[in-house]
Amino acid sequence: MLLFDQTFGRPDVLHYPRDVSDSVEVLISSESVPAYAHPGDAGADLTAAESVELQPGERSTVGTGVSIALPDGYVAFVVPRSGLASKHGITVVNSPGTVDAGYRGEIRVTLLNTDSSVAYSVAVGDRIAQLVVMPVSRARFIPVQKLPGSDRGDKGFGSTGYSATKSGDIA
Ligand SMILES: O=c1ccn([C@H]2C[C@H](O)[C@@H](COP(=O)(O)OP(=O)(O)OP(=O)(O)O)O2)c(=O)[nH]1
Repeated sequence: MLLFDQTFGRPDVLHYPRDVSDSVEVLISSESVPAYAHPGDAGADLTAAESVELQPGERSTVGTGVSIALPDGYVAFVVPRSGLASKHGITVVNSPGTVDAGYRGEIRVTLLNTDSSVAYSVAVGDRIAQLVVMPVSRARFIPVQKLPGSDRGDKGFGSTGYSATKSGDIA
């Protein structure tokens, strides 16, 4: 079996996922460019282009002022920021929001305040979500009469249980 470091850089071997340091050029039309906070970060922060007050349990779609043109074969996912989620209960309703390569409109973020009692204010320029750009495959769906067997088969939705020590039990 070939190890990752033995094949890395060989043009005849496709590595997926690619190393996060592999960069891809994305055309952007925006006042502010999403920034990666640290080297190696997967997500570039998206900021709010408008202010909004989210009451407890309320959602709102917030503009970022950012429009991009991804190369074909790429997708960008709009995902929540962990700090906003854990400190304030702010999440992205449709996470991950999917930005298609052909989309040229403004990227908008549908935020939800999951806190049951505290409102959350978003000001212009606040970092509200992050954008993860990834290569993506398109499937060629091939209809068959019967799917090949597998170890999991049709078992899903908690079929392996929840406790690490009681694998197989349905908790
Ligand atoms: O969080 C998101 C998700 C999507 N989009 C943009 C980019 C995407 O390409 C477009 C359509 O998104 P999606 O395909 O998820 O929406 P849909 O409800 O399926 O609409 P459509 O019928 O236009 O595909 O909206 C955003 O700005 N933010």
